[in-house]
Amino acid sequence: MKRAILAAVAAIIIFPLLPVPEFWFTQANYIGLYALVVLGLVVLTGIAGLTSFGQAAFVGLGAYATAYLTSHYDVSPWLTLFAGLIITGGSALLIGAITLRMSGHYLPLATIAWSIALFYLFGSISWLGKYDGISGLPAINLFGWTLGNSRSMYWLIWLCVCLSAWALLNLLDSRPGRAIRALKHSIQMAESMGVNTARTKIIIFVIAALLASVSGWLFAHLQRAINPTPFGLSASLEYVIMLVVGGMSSIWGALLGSGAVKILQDQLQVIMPALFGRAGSFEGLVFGLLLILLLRFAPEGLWSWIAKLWNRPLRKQLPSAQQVITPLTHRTVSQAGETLLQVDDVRKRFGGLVAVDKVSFKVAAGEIVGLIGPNGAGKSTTFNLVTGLLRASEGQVRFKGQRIDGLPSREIAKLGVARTFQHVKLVPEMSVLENVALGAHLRTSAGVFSATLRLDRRDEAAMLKEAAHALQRVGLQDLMHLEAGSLALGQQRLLEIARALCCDPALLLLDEPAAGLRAFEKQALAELLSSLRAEGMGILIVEHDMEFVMRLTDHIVVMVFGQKIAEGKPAEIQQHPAVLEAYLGGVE
Ligand SMILES: Nc1ncnc2c1ncn2[C@@H]1O[C@H](COP(=O)(O)OP(=O)(O)OP(=O)(O)O)[C@@H](O)[C@H]1O
Repeated sequence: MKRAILAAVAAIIIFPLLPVPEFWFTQANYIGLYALVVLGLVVLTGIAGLTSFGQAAFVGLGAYATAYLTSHYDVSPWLTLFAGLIITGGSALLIGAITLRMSGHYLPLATIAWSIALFYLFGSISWLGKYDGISGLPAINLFGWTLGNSRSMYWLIWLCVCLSAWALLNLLDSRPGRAIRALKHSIQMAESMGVNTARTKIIIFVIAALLASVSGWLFAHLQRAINPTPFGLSASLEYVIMLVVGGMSSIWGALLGSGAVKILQDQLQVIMPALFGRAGSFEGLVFGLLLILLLRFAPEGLWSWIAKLWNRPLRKQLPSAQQVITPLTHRTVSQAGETLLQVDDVRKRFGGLVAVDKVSFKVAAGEIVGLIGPNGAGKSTTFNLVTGLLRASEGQVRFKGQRIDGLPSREIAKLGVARTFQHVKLVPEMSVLENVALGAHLRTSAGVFSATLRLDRRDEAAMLKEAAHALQRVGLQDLMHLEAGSLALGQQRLLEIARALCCDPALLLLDEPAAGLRAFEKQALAELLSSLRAEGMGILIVEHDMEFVMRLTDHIVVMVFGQKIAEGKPAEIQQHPAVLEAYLGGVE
């Protein structure tokens, strides 16, 4: 990665030293301006899965802020840069707060509406020059050097691109970066790991808008005149096209996509009229066809081809044995026998269906409780009620005496409750190690600012060390640098257990942990859970493998059709007439 960054920076520095005509400087500048916007989209759309068709409007805010203030009030462009960032950041915060809670198609539609509205606003305000815009903008002055032409602006534009790409690469390789990458795959999982997903979404929406604003500022002072046309919906769509062409989830793809689309569009404008003798007839059509072909043969964008050649390993530098790392703090272990979880008369209705019907049970520290029952009995629903993914219709859930029903899952995680999922939820393209490190999200506080500036390395090293330790406990230490999505299902379940252990829980909830494991892996899992019990952890386990449950658990709760029909020690449950009739009878 470091070599790729050096090569890119070297190419950017060498380019202007070559005897290239002025036209190519203009091209390079526009590619840089587009790349700034697309970089934001990579994080927002490609990585976090939040589609925005409104980025050009943010470019417009940055451009209009500087155009108006510099041309009307003679303010320095360096001050207007910050004015633009404040206006854009404020707008993004407001729009993000309103729209980012929307799911499905609502968010893209809302951003389209925003894009169209702002375009007409720019075009209808008289002090912004209506559709004629604002002209006569000053050139940017940098330490006495006037950036008055394409050649001089090249340096500033590409400095901004390099700094932004570096900051985003840093961000993605950090605690908040892992939270961002989790958003696209499972909000529920991210929340269960303690991530405030609503806040994270707004933060990246604002970051993407700020990058667009910087692009607008540079654009305005490159052109020295602006009008609403480059900030309309079609420009927003072009940014999305660049994103898709380059590769949705790659920082490098943003640069490649911006370059490829800009050069292709310009070349088609030269080649097509030369071939067909008329300008403006076939360029769009051919561009569209090429785009369709690209999507057919490189659905993950052009960068995916290069990445395959390069075969980038996911290996992360782990702290060496000699390196002194302040370990993450652990919570105080509960006294064995202390009640951790208390579920009282909990009921959950889904419309007319009562999935959990007045169920009560307890889990103490140093105890493994099995929650068993046939398919559809309400076990996973009970898990979701305990961990805050669902709200109980009636009843109470307490953790260490404190009511937790009604709390969001990230607050419950903070108290010391960690879980795995019946249907594995992980970030498949992220390494096994980083997936597990996501579990330690609440144990450090490194934020976006420190991550982008690389000030979080101590915390990061401690998190990775903790994650490596958790992987060792579940026996996946040799696979830590693989993509999580490449693991077998059983191994993915073990990964989820390691991730939950990384939360440093007092209570661990495991939903079918042994499913997909081979006999010797089940044996190793049973040993791990026994040792966690000996350390004072409380464990609630849903499992269909009766031999595993009977051998491991101290206490069993049996549910059928949402109701608790029995509870007791494994030996009692095996003899319980209601259980034999309703459940185990069929199995034995
Ligand atoms: N979000 C939901 N909306 C409507 N019904 C639901 C929802 N979640 C679960 N159910 C229903 O609630 C009942 C209990 O489901 P649940 O998944 O809790 O059972 P389970 O005991 O975990 O089953 P399994 O062992 O098959 O996972 C089922 O009838 C299920 O269809």
